[in-house]
Amino acid sequence: MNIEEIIRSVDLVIESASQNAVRFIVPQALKAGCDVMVLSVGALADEELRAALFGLAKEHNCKLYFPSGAVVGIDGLNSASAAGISSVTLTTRKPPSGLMGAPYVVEHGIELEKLEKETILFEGTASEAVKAFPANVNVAATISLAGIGFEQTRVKIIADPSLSRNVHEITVEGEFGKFSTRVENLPSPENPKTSYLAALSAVSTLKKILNQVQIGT
Ligand SMILES: NC(=O)C1=CN([C@@H]2O[C@H](COP(=O)(O)OP(=O)(O)OC[C@H]3O[C@@H](n4cnc5c(N)ncnc54)[C@H](O)[C@@H]3O)[C@@H](O)[C@H]2O)C=CC1
Ligand SMILES: O=C([O-])CC(=O)C(=O)O
Repeated sequence: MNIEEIIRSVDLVIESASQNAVRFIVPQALKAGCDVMVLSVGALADEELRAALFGLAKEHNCKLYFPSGAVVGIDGLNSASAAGISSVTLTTRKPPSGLMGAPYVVEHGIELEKLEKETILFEGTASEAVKAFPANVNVAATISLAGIGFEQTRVKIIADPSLSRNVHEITVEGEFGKFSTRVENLPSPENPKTSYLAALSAVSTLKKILNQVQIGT
């Protein structure tokens, strides 16, 4: 079946492909009246696309779901954002193999396989981070959407050859106080770039959509 046929036959589209797929498929799905779950959340750093998708969802009365993905703490961030938030930072540590092929790594000629110790590759805004590492820090986009936006959210990306897990730390400060979370994710067996928890968060979101009982924020 082609995409036009598929979206006429389903209630919910789950995007789990790439930022380009978000640009291509999500507008069509929303126009056809489908709800959509997006995993390649980094695409939403594009302000024009974000406004278009949010507008289409409203116009066609559809839901857009952004699962927590590979991080923990989106529940607290959602709650905290009901009042003022002053800072949100994400520090991501991955084994070098999990960062290979990222545009930032290629453009800067970073030889990841030669790293012998923990090395900071990038520090900047979430907006810059998701463009520089589109397949590695979608979590930065999810945090931005839940919190204070792509320009205010700060991101640090570290390659660490001693690691076998993808580690994400979030620190949030605001009128509620302060919290920090840290998760040590096992990578998906077939893809070291992606943590297993990201796939589980899509499963959990699907259950949340279907269940009568809702637990957590
Ligand atoms: N929200 C989050 O926390 C996380 C999000 N992700 C993102 O989720 C997405 C899926 O992750 P993985 O399964 O690990 O990626 P993957 O690269 O292993 O698999 C993606 C698959 O989608 C296909 N694909 C890409 N663009 C397509 C298109 N336009 N139409 C049809 N197929 C297309 C690819 O050929 C590939 O088979 C990626 O964009 C990844 O960056 C990954 C981890 C965490
Ligand atoms: O799976 C992870 O650890 C995070 C990730 O790749 C992403 O956010 O794109």
